[in-house]
Amino acid sequence: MYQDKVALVGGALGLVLEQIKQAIAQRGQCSLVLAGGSTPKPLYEALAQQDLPWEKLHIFWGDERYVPPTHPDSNEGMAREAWLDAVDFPAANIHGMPTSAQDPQKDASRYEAELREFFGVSAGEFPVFDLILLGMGDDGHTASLFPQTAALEVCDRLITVGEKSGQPRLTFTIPLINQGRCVIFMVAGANKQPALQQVFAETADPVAYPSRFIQPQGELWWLLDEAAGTVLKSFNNLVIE
Ligand SMILES: O=C1O[C@H](COP(=O)(O)O)[C@@H](O)[C@H](O)[C@H]1O
Repeated sequence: MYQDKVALVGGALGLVLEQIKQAIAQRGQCSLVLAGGSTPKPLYEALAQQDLPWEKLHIFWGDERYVPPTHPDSNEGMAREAWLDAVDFPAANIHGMPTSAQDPQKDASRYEAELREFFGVSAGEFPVFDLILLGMGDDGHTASLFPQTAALEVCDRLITVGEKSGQPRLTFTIPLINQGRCVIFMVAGANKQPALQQVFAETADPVAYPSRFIQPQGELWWLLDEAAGTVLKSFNNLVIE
């Protein structure tokens, strides 16, 4: 657990760099999935200061609001501004979720096809991303997998349409995230305490707290600041560092 958000971002940067370097050393490239929201923005700004072989990184998004990248709410727009447009990042390696069809289902299928082609996986198979960054909302949602929504039940696709307050969003499905080689949650702020308590409770309904569904076959890291994570100190079943 980190003292504050600055320390959390520093810890996340170290871990992300380690994972990127390992993926490149072992497989020649790194497939990295970005989260949206406010928490990871300083991490992206810090990544922009690094001397990395950008041509070996391929960037994807785990979820997207159904707006163009130029819109202030766009997750892609935020990452471009904080990182990708600030360095010499190859345009062909930036795999944003499409949002231009005026039909979220159609754009979800287009992104699914792009992922299948990139990884060379056919229908019924799930690709393995090297690194998936996630956040958690104060309602326990992650990516755009919101409580009590149909997106939580989708198991036969890579990408589906999520929904927040009647607004569509594109999102990775739970089985796609759970194939990840390494999944890192970044969670900061006291407003996340009640949801964290439910996510780490011995029993709770994952449909009410969707982050509980994330149990990847690879590594799982929860990086928390004190303001969020202090509530877990009394959990005897957790090892908190
Ligand atoms: O809406 C979203 O929220 C979550 C959490 O965001 P944060 O602002 O609390 O960090 C984020 O992970 C997700 O990608 C985003 O679309």
